[in-house]
Amino acid sequence: VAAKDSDLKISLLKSRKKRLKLQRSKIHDWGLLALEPIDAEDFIIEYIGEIIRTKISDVRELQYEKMGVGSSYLFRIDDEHVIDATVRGGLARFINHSCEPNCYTKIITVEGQKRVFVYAKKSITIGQELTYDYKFPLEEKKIPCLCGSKRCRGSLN
Ligand SMILES: Nc1ncnc2c1ncn2[C@@H]1O[C@H](CN(CC[C@H](N)C(=O)O)CC2CN(CCC(c3ccccc3)c3ccccc3)C2)[C@@H](O)[C@H]1O
Repeated sequence: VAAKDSDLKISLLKSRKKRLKLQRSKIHDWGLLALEPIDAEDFIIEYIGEIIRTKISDVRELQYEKMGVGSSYLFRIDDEHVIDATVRGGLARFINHSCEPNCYTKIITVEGQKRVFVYAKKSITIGQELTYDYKFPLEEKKIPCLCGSKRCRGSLN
C-alpha cells in the first residue's frame, strides 16, 4: 500500500510542475532559473535519466572524459546505481551546485525504482537560479566551486 500512496503523492506533485527556464548561469555555463515564485518544501522537478549500474557509469565517465566533455550528467542514487541524463535527460541535469543551495534532492523508491526529486529548501523568487548541494565525495583533483556563496567550501569535491 505504501508504494501506491507514494505513487499517488508523486503524481499529484507532478501535476504542479513549476515553470523553469534554461539560461546562461552566473555559476557555470547553463543553469535552471525559476519563472514563478516557489515556496519552501515545494516539489520542483524530477532528475530524469537512464538508471544504470555504477560499473557502467564508470566506463561512460571515462568515455565522456575522452570525448573532451567535462563531467557528464550523472547523478548517483546509491552504491549500485547512477542516473545518466547525458543522452536522454530532463532539465534537472542543468541544476548547478551551491554550498548554500535553495533546493535539495530526495531519493524516493516508487515501484521498486529509486527516483530523484528536487524540492525547494527555501522560498525561491522569479529569476533565481536553482541550486542544490551535489555532495560529491572528496577527491584529490579538486573542481573549484564558483557558487559565490559566503560559506562556499571552495570546491565541489
Ligand atoms: N558551483 C559550481 N562551481 C563550479 N562548477 C560547477 C558548479 N556547479 C556546477 N558546476 C559544473 O557543472 C557540472 C554539472 N553540470 C550542471 C550543468 C552545467 N552548468 C551545464 O551547463 O551543463 C552538468 C555537467 C556539465 N557537463 C557538460 C557536459 C556537456 C558538454 C561538454 C562539453 C561542451 C559542451 C557540453 C555534454 C554534452 C553532451 C554529452 C555529454 C556532455 C555535464 C559540474 O560537474 C561542474 O563542472
